[in-house]
Amino acid sequence: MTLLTDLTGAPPGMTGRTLLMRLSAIGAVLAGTAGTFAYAGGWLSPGTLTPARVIDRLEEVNGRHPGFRRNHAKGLCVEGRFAASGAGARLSKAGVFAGGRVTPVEGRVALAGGQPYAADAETTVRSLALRFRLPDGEEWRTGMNDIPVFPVRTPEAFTAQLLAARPDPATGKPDPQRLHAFFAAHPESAAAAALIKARRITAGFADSTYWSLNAFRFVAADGRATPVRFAYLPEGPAAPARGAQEAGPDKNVLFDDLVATLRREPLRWRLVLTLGRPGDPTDDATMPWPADRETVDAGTLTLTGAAPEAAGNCRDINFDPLVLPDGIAPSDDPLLSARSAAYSQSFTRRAGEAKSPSAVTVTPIHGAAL
Ligand code: HEM
Repeated sequence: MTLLTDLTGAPPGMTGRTLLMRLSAIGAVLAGTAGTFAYAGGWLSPGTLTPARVIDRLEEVNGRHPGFRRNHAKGLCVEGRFAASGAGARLSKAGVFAGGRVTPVEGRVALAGGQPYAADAETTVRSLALRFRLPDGEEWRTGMNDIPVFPVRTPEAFTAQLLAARPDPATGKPDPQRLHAFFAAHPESAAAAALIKARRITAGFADSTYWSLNAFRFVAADGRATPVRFAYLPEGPAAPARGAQEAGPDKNVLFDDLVATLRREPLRWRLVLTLGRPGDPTDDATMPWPADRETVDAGTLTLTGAAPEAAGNCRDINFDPLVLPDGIAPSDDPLLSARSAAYSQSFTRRAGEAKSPSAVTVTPIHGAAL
Protein backbone atom coordinates (compact mmCIF):
# COMPACT_ATOMS: atom_id res chain seq x y z
CA MET A 1 0.00 0.00 0.00
CA THR A 2 2.90 2.44 0.54
CA LEU A 3 3.38 3.17 -3.17
CA LEU A 4 -0.38 3.67 -3.65
CA THR A 5 -0.68 5.91 -0.63
CA ASP A 6 2.31 7.91 -1.94
CA LEU A 7 0.74 8.23 -5.42
CA THR A 8 -2.69 9.26 -4.18
CA GLY A 9 -1.48 11.36 -1.25
CA ALA A 10 -3.77 9.33 1.03
CA PRO A 11 -3.09 9.57 4.75
CA PRO A 12 -1.72 6.37 6.32
CA GLY A 13 -4.43 4.00 7.57
CA MET A 14 -6.94 4.79 4.79
CA THR A 15 -9.10 1.79 3.83
CA GLY A 16 -8.57 -0.02 0.51
CA ARG A 17 -12.04 1.05 -0.73
CA THR A 18 -11.41 4.76 -0.16
CA LEU A 19 -8.02 4.37 -1.78
CA LEU A 20 -9.62 2.76 -4.84
CA MET A 21 -12.12 5.63 -5.08
CA ARG A 22 -9.25 8.11 -5.00
CA LEU A 23 -7.46 6.19 -7.76
CA SER A 24 -10.60 6.13 -9.92
CA ALA A 25 -10.99 9.88 -9.47
CA ILE A 26 -7.37 10.44 -10.58
CA GLY A 27 -7.96 8.05 -13.53
CA ALA A 28 -11.07 10.00 -14.57
CA VAL A 29 -9.15 13.31 -14.52
CA LEU A 30 -6.32 11.80 -16.60
CA ALA A 31 -8.78 10.26 -19.09
CA GLY A 32 -10.63 13.59 -19.35
CA THR A 33 -7.37 15.46 -20.01
CA ALA A 34 -6.22 12.93 -22.61
CA GLY A 35 -9.69 13.09 -24.22
CA THR A 36 -9.55 16.88 -24.40
CA PHE A 37 -6.16 16.75 -26.13
CA ALA A 38 -7.40 14.03 -28.50
CA TYR A 39 -10.49 16.13 -29.33
CA ALA A 40 -8.48 19.32 -29.85
CA GLY A 41 -5.98 17.44 -32.02
CA GLY A 42 -8.76 16.01 -34.20
CA TRP A 43 -7.83 12.39 -33.37
CA LEU A 44 -11.44 11.53 -32.42
CA SER A 45 -12.81 12.87 -35.69
CA PRO A 46 -10.56 11.83 -38.56
CA GLY A 47 -12.96 13.36 -41.11
CA THR A 48 -13.05 16.83 -39.51
CA LEU A 49 -10.88 19.58 -40.96
CA THR A 50 -8.46 20.91 -38.34
CA PRO A 51 -5.82 23.66 -38.81
CA ALA A 52 -3.13 20.94 -38.63
CA ARG A 53 -4.83 18.99 -41.42
CA VAL A 54 -5.00 22.09 -43.64
CA ILE A 55 -1.25 22.55 -43.20
CA ASP A 56 -0.60 18.80 -43.67
CA ARG A 57 -2.43 19.08 -46.98
CA LEU A 58 -0.31 22.07 -48.08
CA GLU A 59 2.83 20.08 -47.18
CA GLU A 60 1.53 17.03 -49.01
CA VAL A 61 1.00 19.03 -52.19
CA ASN A 62 4.09 21.29 -52.05
CA GLY A 63 6.57 19.07 -50.21
CA ARG A 64 8.04 20.11 -46.85
CA HIS A 65 10.31 23.15 -46.87
CA PRO A 66 11.44 23.60 -43.25
CA GLY A 67 11.55 27.14 -41.95
CA PHE A 68 9.34 28.56 -44.71
CA ARG A 69 5.69 29.59 -44.78
CA ARG A 70 3.48 26.72 -45.91
CA ASN A 71 1.84 29.04 -48.43
CA HIS A 72 3.19 32.25 -50.00
CA ALA A 73 6.59 30.71 -49.25
CA LYS A 74 8.71 32.94 -51.52
CA GLY A 75 8.78 36.51 -50.30
CA LEU A 76 10.63 39.72 -49.51
CA CYS A 77 10.27 42.12 -46.57
CA VAL A 78 9.20 45.70 -47.27
CA GLU A 79 8.80 48.80 -45.12
CA GLY A 80 7.24 52.22 -45.33
CA ARG A 81 4.38 54.27 -43.93
CA PHE A 82 0.66 54.88 -44.24
CA ALA A 83 -0.63 58.47 -44.29
CA ALA A 84 -4.36 58.68 -43.52
CA SER A 85 -6.51 61.04 -45.59
CA GLY A 86 -8.98 61.34 -42.70
CA ALA A 87 -11.91 60.20 -44.88
CA GLY A 88 -11.89 56.71 -43.30
CA ALA A 89 -12.45 58.14 -39.82
CA ARG A 90 -16.23 58.44 -40.34
CA LEU A 91 -16.34 54.65 -40.89
CA SER A 92 -13.81 53.39 -38.33
CA LYS A 93 -12.60 54.71 -35.00
CA ALA A 94 -9.22 52.92 -35.52
CA GLY A 95 -6.48 55.52 -34.96
CA VAL A 96 -4.79 54.55 -38.22
CA PHE A 97 -7.57 56.42 -40.12
CA ALA A 98 -7.42 59.68 -38.14
CA GLY A 99 -6.75 62.66 -40.45
CA GLY A 100 -3.04 63.57 -40.57
CA ARG A 101 -1.96 60.34 -38.83
CA VAL A 102 1.16 58.69 -40.30
CA THR A 103 1.70 55.08 -39.20
CA PRO A 104 4.91 53.09 -39.78
CA VAL A 105 4.33 49.87 -41.70
CA GLU A 106 6.31 46.65 -42.06
CA GLY A 107 5.22 44.19 -44.71
CA ARG A 108 5.98 41.35 -47.04
CA VAL A 109 5.44 40.86 -50.76
CA ALA A 110 5.18 37.23 -51.84
CA LEU A 111 4.05 34.77 -54.44
CA ALA A 112 1.29 32.30 -53.57
CA GLY A 113 2.21 28.63 -53.34
CA GLY A 114 4.33 26.60 -51.00
CA GLN A 115 7.56 26.48 -53.07
CA PRO A 116 10.16 28.88 -51.63
CA TYR A 117 12.61 28.44 -54.54
CA ALA A 118 10.15 28.39 -57.47
CA ALA A 119 10.97 30.68 -60.41
CA ASP A 120 8.78 33.81 -60.55
CA ALA A 121 5.91 33.43 -62.99
CA GLU A 122 3.65 36.29 -64.07
CA THR A 123 0.44 34.34 -63.53
CA THR A 124 1.30 33.30 -59.96
CA VAL A 125 -0.86 35.19 -57.48
CA ARG A 126 1.06 38.11 -55.92
CA SER A 127 0.47 39.19 -52.35
CA LEU A 128 1.09 42.11 -50.06
CA ALA A 129 0.92 41.67 -46.29
CA LEU A 130 1.15 44.63 -43.89
CA ARG A 131 1.52 45.25 -40.17
CA PHE A 132 0.55 48.69 -38.89
CA ARG A 133 1.76 49.51 -35.39
CA LEU A 134 -0.51 52.08 -33.82
CA PRO A 135 0.82 54.46 -31.13
CA ASP A 136 -1.40 52.99 -28.41
CA GLY A 137 0.18 49.53 -28.84
CA GLU A 138 -2.61 48.20 -31.07
CA GLU A 139 -1.79 46.48 -34.37
CA TRP A 140 -3.52 45.90 -37.68
CA ARG A 141 -2.21 42.92 -39.59
CA THR A 142 -3.56 42.24 -43.02
CA GLY A 143 -2.76 40.22 -46.16
CA MET A 144 -4.06 40.90 -49.66
CA ASN A 145 -3.83 39.18 -53.06
CA ASP A 146 -3.77 40.60 -56.62
CA ILE A 147 -6.96 38.76 -57.61
CA PRO A 148 -10.47 40.28 -57.60
CA VAL A 149 -12.16 37.35 -55.76
CA PHE A 150 -10.90 34.30 -53.84
CA PRO A 151 -11.23 30.93 -55.61
CA VAL A 152 -13.03 29.17 -52.72
CA ARG A 153 -15.72 30.00 -50.18
CA THR A 154 -14.84 27.67 -47.28
CA PRO A 155 -11.75 26.05 -45.73
CA GLU A 156 -13.10 22.64 -46.79
CA ALA A 157 -13.18 23.83 -50.41
CA PHE A 158 -9.65 25.25 -49.98
CA THR A 159 -8.23 21.81 -49.14
CA ALA A 160 -10.38 20.06 -51.77
CA GLN A 161 -9.05 22.49 -54.38
CA LEU A 162 -5.45 21.84 -53.31
CA LEU A 163 -5.89 18.15 -54.06
CA ALA A 164 -7.83 18.74 -57.29
CA ALA A 165 -5.18 21.11 -58.67
CA ARG A 166 -2.24 18.96 -57.60
CA PRO A 167 -0.03 18.17 -60.63
CA ASP A 168 -0.14 14.57 -61.80
CA PRO A 169 3.48 13.23 -61.59
CA ALA A 170 3.04 11.61 -65.04
CA THR A 171 2.08 14.80 -66.90
CA GLY A 172 3.22 17.61 -64.57
CA LYS A 173 -0.33 19.03 -64.93
CA PRO A 174 -3.48 18.69 -62.81
CA ASP A 175 -5.68 15.73 -63.69
CA PRO A 176 -8.51 17.32 -65.80
CA GLN A 177 -11.07 14.87 -64.46
CA ARG A 178 -10.32 15.75 -60.84
CA LEU A 179 -10.46 19.47 -61.64
CA HIS A 180 -13.75 18.99 -63.45
CA ALA A 181 -15.21 17.10 -60.46
CA PHE A 182 -14.06 19.87 -58.08
CA PHE A 183 -15.68 22.64 -60.15
CA ALA A 184 -18.87 20.60 -60.63
CA ALA A 185 -19.14 20.28 -56.84
CA HIS A 186 -18.22 23.96 -56.30
CA PRO A 187 -19.96 26.11 -58.94
CA GLU A 188 -19.07 29.26 -56.97
CA SER A 189 -15.39 28.38 -57.52
CA ALA A 190 -15.95 27.90 -61.25
CA ALA A 191 -17.45 31.43 -61.45
CA ALA A 192 -14.60 32.87 -59.34
CA ALA A 193 -11.94 31.09 -61.45
CA ALA A 194 -13.35 32.76 -64.58
CA LEU A 195 -13.06 36.22 -62.95
CA ILE A 196 -9.52 35.47 -61.76
CA LYS A 197 -8.47 34.27 -65.21
CA ALA A 198 -9.90 37.40 -66.84
CA ARG A 199 -7.96 39.79 -64.57
CA ARG A 200 -5.40 42.12 -66.06
CA ILE A 201 -1.92 40.89 -65.13
CA THR A 202 0.51 43.79 -64.77
CA ALA A 203 4.30 43.95 -65.05
CA GLY A 204 5.12 43.36 -61.41
CA PHE A 205 4.57 43.88 -57.70
CA ALA A 206 4.86 47.66 -58.03
CA ASP A 207 1.85 48.16 -60.31
CA SER A 208 -0.42 45.43 -58.93
CA THR A 209 -3.69 46.05 -57.10
CA TYR A 210 -4.00 44.08 -53.86
CA TRP A 211 -7.49 43.11 -52.62
CA SER A 212 -8.63 42.19 -49.11
CA LEU A 213 -11.10 39.71 -50.63
CA ASN A 214 -12.60 39.00 -47.22
CA ALA A 215 -15.09 41.53 -45.87
CA PHE A 216 -14.61 43.25 -42.51
CA ARG A 217 -16.88 45.38 -40.32
CA PHE A 218 -15.65 48.92 -39.84
CA VAL A 219 -16.97 50.33 -36.57
CA ALA A 220 -17.29 54.10 -36.13
CA ALA A 221 -16.94 56.08 -32.87
CA ASP A 222 -20.77 56.17 -32.57
CA GLY A 223 -20.94 52.36 -32.86
CA ARG A 224 -22.26 52.28 -36.43
CA ALA A 225 -20.88 49.26 -38.33
CA THR A 226 -20.32 49.16 -42.11
CA PRO A 227 -19.33 46.11 -44.17
CA VAL A 228 -16.08 46.94 -45.97
CA ARG A 229 -13.81 45.30 -48.50
CA PHE A 230 -10.63 47.19 -49.28
CA ALA A 231 -7.91 47.32 -51.89
CA TYR A 232 -4.53 48.99 -52.41
CA LEU A 233 -4.50 50.62 -55.86
CA PRO A 234 -1.12 51.59 -57.37
CA GLU A 235 -0.69 55.36 -57.86
CA GLY A 236 1.53 54.97 -60.89
CA PRO A 237 0.40 53.67 -64.28
CA ALA A 238 0.11 49.88 -64.71
CA ALA A 239 2.23 48.25 -67.43
CA PRO A 240 1.29 44.96 -69.09
CA ALA A 241 3.10 41.76 -68.06
CA ARG A 242 6.19 41.13 -70.18
CA GLY A 243 5.78 37.43 -70.83
CA ALA A 244 8.28 34.67 -69.99
CA GLN A 245 10.46 35.30 -73.08
CA GLU A 246 11.11 38.90 -72.23
CA ALA A 247 11.62 38.21 -68.53
CA GLY A 248 14.82 36.27 -69.34
CA PRO A 249 16.58 33.75 -67.16
CA ASP A 250 16.29 35.69 -63.85
CA LYS A 251 14.35 33.33 -61.52
CA ASN A 252 13.56 36.22 -59.19
CA VAL A 253 12.62 38.71 -61.90
CA LEU A 254 9.49 40.06 -60.13
CA PHE A 255 11.27 40.59 -56.81
CA ASP A 256 14.43 42.00 -58.47
CA ASP A 257 12.32 44.48 -60.44
CA LEU A 258 10.58 45.67 -57.30
CA VAL A 259 13.90 46.21 -55.53
CA ALA A 260 15.37 48.06 -58.54
CA THR A 261 12.34 50.39 -58.57
CA LEU A 262 12.53 51.00 -54.83
CA ARG A 263 16.20 51.93 -55.20
CA ARG A 264 15.14 54.72 -57.55
CA GLU A 265 11.96 55.95 -55.87
CA PRO A 266 9.32 55.15 -53.25
CA LEU A 267 6.17 53.36 -54.41
CA ARG A 268 2.65 54.48 -53.54
CA TRP A 269 -0.78 52.85 -53.33
CA ARG A 270 -4.15 54.40 -52.38
CA LEU A 271 -6.13 52.47 -49.76
CA VAL A 272 -9.67 52.38 -51.18
CA LEU A 273 -12.51 51.16 -48.96
CA THR A 274 -15.60 49.75 -50.71
CA LEU A 275 -18.75 50.02 -48.61
CA GLY A 276 -21.15 47.07 -48.75
CA ARG A 277 -24.90 47.55 -48.83
CA PRO A 278 -27.51 45.27 -47.23
CA GLY A 279 -27.59 42.02 -49.17
CA ASP A 280 -23.98 42.22 -50.40
CA PRO A 281 -22.32 38.91 -49.47
CA THR A 282 -19.93 39.31 -46.55
CA ASP A 283 -19.49 35.57 -46.02
CA ASP A 284 -18.51 34.58 -49.54
CA ALA A 285 -15.14 35.77 -50.89
CA THR A 286 -15.82 34.13 -54.27
CA MET A 287 -18.52 36.73 -55.05
CA PRO A 288 -17.73 40.29 -56.16
CA TRP A 289 -19.86 43.17 -54.88
CA PRO A 290 -21.75 45.28 -57.45
CA ALA A 291 -19.40 47.72 -59.19
CA ASP A 292 -21.44 50.82 -58.22
CA ARG A 293 -20.75 50.62 -54.48
CA GLU A 294 -19.55 53.78 -52.73
CA THR A 295 -15.80 53.96 -52.20
CA VAL A 296 -13.73 55.99 -49.76
CA ASP A 297 -10.08 56.91 -50.27
CA ALA A 298 -8.62 56.31 -46.80
CA GLY A 299 -5.01 57.32 -47.45
CA THR A 300 -1.67 56.51 -49.05
CA LEU A 301 0.67 53.60 -48.45
CA THR A 302 4.27 54.47 -49.35
CA LEU A 303 6.86 51.71 -49.54
CA THR A 304 10.41 52.98 -49.17
CA GLY A 305 12.56 49.96 -48.35
CA ALA A 306 13.08 46.22 -48.82
CA ALA A 307 15.21 43.51 -47.23
CA PRO A 308 15.57 39.74 -47.57
CA GLU A 309 13.79 37.66 -44.94
CA ALA A 310 15.93 37.29 -41.84
CA ALA A 311 15.67 36.78 -38.10
CA GLY A 312 13.44 39.39 -36.49
CA ASN A 313 12.03 40.97 -39.66
CA CYS A 314 8.91 40.03 -41.66
CA ARG A 315 10.11 36.44 -41.76
CA ASP A 316 9.01 36.07 -38.16
CA ILE A 317 5.67 37.87 -38.41
CA ASN A 318 2.41 35.96 -38.64
CA PHE A 319 0.17 38.21 -40.76
CA ASP A 320 -2.94 36.87 -39.02
CA PRO A 321 -5.97 38.67 -40.56
CA LEU A 322 -7.74 38.63 -37.19
CA VAL A 323 -5.16 40.85 -35.46
CA LEU A 324 -7.31 43.97 -35.74
CA PRO A 325 -7.44 47.33 -33.96
CA ASP A 326 -10.54 48.58 -32.15
CA GLY A 327 -12.66 49.95 -35.03
CA ILE A 328 -12.16 47.02 -37.44
CA ALA A 329 -13.99 43.77 -36.65
CA PRO A 330 -14.23 40.45 -38.52
CA SER A 331 -17.22 39.78 -40.78
CA ASP A 332 -19.08 36.46 -40.87
CA ASP A 333 -16.74 35.18 -43.63
CA PRO A 334 -15.75 31.61 -42.60
CA LEU A 335 -12.36 32.06 -44.28
CA LEU A 336 -11.23 34.60 -41.67
CA SER A 337 -11.14 32.28 -38.67
CA ALA A 338 -9.84 29.45 -40.89
CA ARG A 339 -6.98 31.68 -42.06
CA SER A 340 -6.17 32.76 -38.53
CA ALA A 341 -6.01 29.14 -37.32
CA ALA A 342 -4.04 27.87 -40.34
CA TYR A 343 -1.50 30.73 -40.27
CA SER A 344 -0.91 30.07 -36.58
CA GLN A 345 -0.28 26.37 -37.33
CA SER A 346 2.06 27.26 -40.21
CA PHE A 347 3.84 29.80 -37.99
CA THR A 348 4.26 27.30 -35.13
CA ARG A 349 5.80 24.73 -37.46
CA ARG A 350 8.15 27.11 -39.26
CA ALA A 351 9.21 28.94 -36.09
CA GLY A 352 10.50 25.68 -34.61
CA GLU A 353 12.48 24.63 -37.69
CA ALA A 354 16.04 25.32 -38.90
CA LYS A 355 16.12 28.19 -41.41
CA SER A 356 17.60 28.30 -44.92
CA PRO A 357 18.20 31.58 -46.75
CA SER A 358 15.37 32.91 -48.89
CA ALA A 359 15.70 32.66 -52.68
CA VAL A 360 15.42 36.45 -52.73
CA THR A 361 18.77 37.81 -51.52
CA VAL A 362 19.17 41.52 -52.21
CA THR A 363 21.14 44.28 -50.54
CA PRO A 364 18.70 45.90 -48.13
CA ILE A 365 17.35 49.36 -48.95
CA HIS A 366 16.17 51.51 -46.08
CA GLY A 367 14.44 54.62 -47.37
CA ALA A 368 13.21 57.37 -45.08
CA ALA A 369 10.62 55.49 -42.99
CA LEU A 370 8.65 58.45 -41.65
C1 HEM B 1 -9.01 28.85 -45.92
C2 HEM B 1 -8.38 29.69 -46.71
C3 HEM B 1 -6.90 29.97 -46.60
C4 HEM B 1 -5.89 29.19 -46.09
C5 HEM B 1 -5.99 27.81 -45.47
C6 HEM B 1 -4.65 29.94 -46.24
C7 HEM B 1 -3.41 29.49 -45.85
C8 HEM B 1 -2.27 30.26 -45.79
C9 HEM B 1 -1.04 29.91 -45.09
C10 HEM B 1 -0.80 28.62 -44.36
C11 HEM B 1 -0.17 30.94 -45.22
C12 HEM B 1 1.23 31.07 -44.61
C13 HEM B 1 1.08 31.72 -43.23
C14 HEM B 1 2.38 31.87 -42.44
O1 HEM B 1 3.14 30.89 -42.26
O2 HEM B 1 2.64 33.01 -41.94
C15 HEM B 1 -0.83 31.94 -46.02
C16 HEM B 1 -0.29 33.14 -46.38
C17 HEM B 1 -0.99 34.15 -46.98
N1 HEM B 1 -2.34 34.15 -47.32
FE1 HEM B 1 -3.63 32.67 -47.08
N2 HEM B 1 -4.93 31.16 -46.83
C18 HEM B 1 -6.29 31.21 -47.05
C19 HEM B 1 -7.01 32.24 -47.59
C20 HEM B 1 -6.49 33.45 -47.91
C21 HEM B 1 -7.28 34.57 -48.35
C22 HEM B 1 -8.81 34.63 -48.51
C23 HEM B 1 -6.42 35.58 -48.55
C24 HEM B 1 -6.86 36.94 -48.98
C25 HEM B 1 -6.20 37.88 -49.47
C26 HEM B 1 -5.07 35.10 -48.23
C27 HEM B 1 -3.89 35.82 -48.30
C28 HEM B 1 -2.66 35.39 -47.85
C29 HEM B 1 -1.46 36.20 -47.88
C30 HEM B 1 -1.35 37.63 -48.37
C31 HEM B 1 -0.43 35.42 -47.33
C32 HEM B 1 1.04 35.81 -47.18
C33 HEM B 1 1.25 36.47 -45.84
C34 HEM B 1 2.73 36.70 -45.63
O3 HEM B 1 3.40 37.25 -46.51
O4 HEM B 1 3.18 36.29 -44.55
N3 HEM B 1 -5.16 33.80 -47.84
N4 HEM B 1 -2.11 31.52 -46.35
